[in-house]
This record gives sequence, structure tokens and C-alpha cells, in this order.
Amino acid sequence: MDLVARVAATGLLPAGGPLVVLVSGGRDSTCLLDLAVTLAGPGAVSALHVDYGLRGPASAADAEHCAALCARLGVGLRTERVRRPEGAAGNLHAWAREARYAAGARAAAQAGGPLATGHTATDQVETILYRLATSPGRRALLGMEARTGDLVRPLLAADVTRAETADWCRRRGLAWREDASNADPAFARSRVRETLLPALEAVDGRAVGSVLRTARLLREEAAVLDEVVEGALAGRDRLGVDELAALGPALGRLVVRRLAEDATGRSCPRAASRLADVLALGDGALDLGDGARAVVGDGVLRLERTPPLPPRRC
Ligand SMILES: Nc1ncnc2c1ncn2[C@@H]1O[C@H](COP(=O)(O)OP(=O)(O)OP(=O)(O)O)[C@@H](O)[C@H]1O
Repeated sequence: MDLVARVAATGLLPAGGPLVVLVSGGRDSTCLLDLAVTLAGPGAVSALHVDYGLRGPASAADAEHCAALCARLGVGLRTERVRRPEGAAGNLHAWAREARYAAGARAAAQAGGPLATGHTATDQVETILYRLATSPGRRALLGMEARTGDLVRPLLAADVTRAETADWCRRRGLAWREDASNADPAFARSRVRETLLPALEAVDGRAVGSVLRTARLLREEAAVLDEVVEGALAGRDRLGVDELAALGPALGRLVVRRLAEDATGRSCPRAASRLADVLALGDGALDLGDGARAVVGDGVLRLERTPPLPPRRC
């Protein structure tokens, strides 16, 4: 099947739109934008580029490149300039990602359609390998979802690789911009891309396919595990510590995590790793991290949300 048919088969780029495509100017989002126009029609597609101004003249050149690309494809482009507040703490990539998705969500809500990113199957494998190295736990191996609410990743859903997006752009005569930081070994993600993945492929040329298949199987099996956890809780939001201990370590971990996530409304990866502490708590309270607190009273465990700390007085 050719690329258009494979992406069409995902159902994530419906004909007639509306649809907003996040374009960086790189090969993946350039390929996606072209496919979206082919499948949905130019009038149905709009593009959003976020200019963080982090790379000096290269940032301005990215924005100009996106404007030329969209003009050529007949797509309306909105460019949002965002600037990181001076002295802001925290991870630069995480800040950029948050800014990008926030701008994307606004644009998609305005357009009344989904927001599409150019993530490929290669990005999926790199994400999984990165999380394998940095975030212990089964969920790290599930990778990104092809659809999360209004966010869609059509290339990932169709198992399109980065080599294929480059090939598509070349065949269609579409130029793209290279981000030099992608190869900068100062970034962990670059080391995964430049060193780890090629090493795995040297072990076995089918490595990318194996990782993708493993993630797909684990995602299917995750639904079964969710049902097992629901069965153990039987609709309750608390359970006896003795009962929790009797579930054994694997199911016990999943139950504590579920209780924490139900109580906080957010992901609580650290809760699972605190099962032994919860079992040893006796009557009392224990912060589990990620905004969750375990409270045991009369031998019954419940989870609650940690109240935010009051503002510090100088
Ligand atoms: N400056 C940008 N403006 C608009 N869209 C962008 C920009 N940078 C990246 N994107 C979108 O995000 C997709 C993924 O980009 P990239 O792989 O560089 O980011 P990432 O940090 O790995 O992504 P994520 O954090 O979303 O997993 C691109 O294919 C594109 O759709």
C-alpha cells in the first residue's frame, strides 16, 4: 500500500476536515501536511507553527520555510511567537512542548477539528527506548497513543517511519528544515536517536518492528490489566490493608496506583512503587508523590489528593 492509502486507512485524516496540522518545517510534519491536503483537501486543512525564538536566525528561517510551504500547498498558516520567561526553571524541551500543545489546542478548538502532529513510528521507538532508560515501569513501554482526545498522530498510526517521510518529501519535491539540535549529543533524546537505535538495528535489522509490536501488544494487554484491577476494587474507593497484602505485589501495586489516580485525577507512577511502605504504614498518612497521599485508618486504606503547599512567606 502506498503512503496515502496507509494513512487514509487509519481514519485519522477524514476527507473534508476541518483539521489543524502542527508544522515545525521538519520532514515529518512537512510530509503529514502534504498527505493531509491530499486526503482532506486544502480548504479543510490549516497549519500552526510555533516560533520559540530559541535558535536565533534559524528560528526565523523555520517560520519563513513554513510560510513558503503552506503557500505552495494552499494551506492557511498561523505562526505563534512564544518566548520563555527569563530565568524560568525546568526542562526547555518540556516547556516548548507544553507551549506547542497549548497553542495547538486553541487553534483546533477554533477550527472545530482535531490537531495532528507529525510523530512517526521512528519517534515512537525512540520515545519507548528513552522511557525504558529513564522511567521504570510497564507504562513506559506503551509509547504514545495514536489518538488522545482531539490530538491525532496519523503517521504513527500508519507505522510510517522517518526514512519514509524523507522519501515522500523528496519524491514530491518538498524541501524541509533540519534541526541541528536533533543530533546534539548533549540531549538524551539525540543519544537515543544517534547511538542507541542504530546499535539495536545492528543487533537485528528488525529491531524497530519488534519494539513497535511489543508496544502494541502491551497496549492491548493493558486493557486486560485494567479490568483485573477494577475486579479487585469492585467499585470501592478504599480497601483493607490485609486485603491489599493478599493481592500480592503485582496486583497490589496496580491497585494502589489506580486508587491514587482516581483520587488525584492525574498520572501517579510513583504510587505503585510505594506498595511496601503503604503495607507497613499502620494507621497514619504517607505522601506517595505525584500529589497523592495514602491514609490508613482502622486498617482501611484510602487515597487522597495532597493539598498544595501554602505560599512561602519571606
Ligand atoms: N515549532 C513547532 N511548531 C509547530 N509544531 C511543531 C513544532 N515542533 C514540533 N512540532 C510538531 O510536533 C511533532 C513532534 O516534534 P518533535 O519530535 O520535534 O517533538 P517532541 O518533543 O519529540 O514531541 P512530543 O513532545 O510532542 O512528543 C512534529 O512532527 C510537529 O507536528
